[in-house]
Amino acid sequence: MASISLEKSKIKFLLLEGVHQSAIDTLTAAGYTNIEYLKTSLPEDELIAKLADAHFVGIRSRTQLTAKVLASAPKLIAVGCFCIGTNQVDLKAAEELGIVVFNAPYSNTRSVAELVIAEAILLLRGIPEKNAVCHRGGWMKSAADSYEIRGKTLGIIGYGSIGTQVSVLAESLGMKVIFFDVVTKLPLGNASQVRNLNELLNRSDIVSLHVPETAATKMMIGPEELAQMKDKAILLNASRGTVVDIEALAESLKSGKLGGTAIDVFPVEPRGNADEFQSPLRGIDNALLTPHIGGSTQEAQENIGLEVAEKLVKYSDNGTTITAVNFPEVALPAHSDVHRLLHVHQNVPGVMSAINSVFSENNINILGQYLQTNDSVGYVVVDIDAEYSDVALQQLKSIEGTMRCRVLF
Ligand SMILES: NC(=O)C1=CN([C@@H]2O[C@H](COP(=O)(O)OP(=O)(O)OC[C@H]3O[C@@H](n4cnc5c(N)ncnc54)[C@H](O)[C@@H]3O)[C@@H](O)[C@H]2O)C=CC1
Ligand SMILES: O=C(O)CCC(=O)C(=O)O
Repeated sequence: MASISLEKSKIKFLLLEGVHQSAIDTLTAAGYTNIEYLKTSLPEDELIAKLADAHFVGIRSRTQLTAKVLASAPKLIAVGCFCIGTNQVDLKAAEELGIVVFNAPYSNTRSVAELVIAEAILLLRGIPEKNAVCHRGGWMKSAADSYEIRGKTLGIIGYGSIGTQVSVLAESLGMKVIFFDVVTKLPLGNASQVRNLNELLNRSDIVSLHVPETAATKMMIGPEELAQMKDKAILLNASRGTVVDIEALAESLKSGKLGGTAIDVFPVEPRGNADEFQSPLRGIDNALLTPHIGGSTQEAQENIGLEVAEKLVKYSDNGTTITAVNFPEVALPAHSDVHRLLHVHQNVPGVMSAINSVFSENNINILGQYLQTNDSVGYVVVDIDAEYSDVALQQLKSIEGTMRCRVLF
């Protein structure tokens, strides 16, 4: 008798960090009811324990899926990042373990862009400071150091999905936009690309960071870069906490070099709302601090819940990996009366020929075969007209280079 895929009720989803209800609704509507839901992220040991029997895990930006954590999750087949950033997942380790990673690359970009524009307006008017003074019973009615954003220069670092939206919104409010990106980008509207970071820092009244966390962006803004900024300029960071040297930023604000800052992301963030937030920026009135909520709007979260849950369902239901961030992308057609097998293997010569030999030796007729590869992984889906026999399955699993092999239906 053939080995078949698990019943849906036995496929476990672990959803962390309070992902939106729309994710749960999407999974249950697709027949997946074995869902464990937590509002926070988990420390490593608890995460490993929870992942022991999970097939899918859904996270946001806080959960650290390191190589060690992934290697300790024997049943895990896919990760859903209910956000844009995927730096919290060791993508290479996941790929090597045959674990597919999905995210929602566009659904919260508008929310971040709106927040950034609002922060620019508030900081140019000194509102965070005036607000803090009012709360302490003071009254700071003054036009000193208060400016309109119209006519000011906004410097965007990282001109991708979010950076370009910020650019368009800023121009519609009358700002001049310049940007720095490692890739040559088509400027939108009247924006223009500058040649290097220092030029952007020298010319901007407001600098806004929209780069991913990578080795190159770590501590991209440190004491030297802050010194390059105009006096009284403003720094906005809604990208990742590791991009800015937060101690140096605190010094620049205290010394009066910078006019203000808005920071949404921090090098160390609390695991959940019950934990204390610690930062050298606490207590500095012209530092507008937000708890990593750039993408936290109802619109964005609902869309992200739907989008990522749908990707997990499609992968579980028929093996589709379209838009996966670490895996060859295979789009699979609707099926009827077929039995489908997924085979993930090292992309080395001979594996596909060994797979096809198993089919011919067992006299199995292939109805459809869908193959995609990247530098290191091959992902092939094979449809046949009869159930997979245990013998054929064992042979397929024992092919050298096999990372994962399972029958879907
Ligand atoms: N605060 C929040 O809640 C949110 C934060 N984010 C963060 O924002 C980041 C950016 O998001 P998207 O715009 O969607 O990403 P994206 O990938 O569309 O754009 C990133 C841009 O940065 C550029 N870039 C990469 N390395 C660079 C470097 N060293 N110097 C200059 N430019 C560089 C890229 O070429 C690209 O144009 C995400 O990776 C995530 O970390 C995203 C969503 C919500
Ligand atoms: O909403 C979140 O938890 C994380 C948002 C974010 O930083 C992202 O989408 O990359």
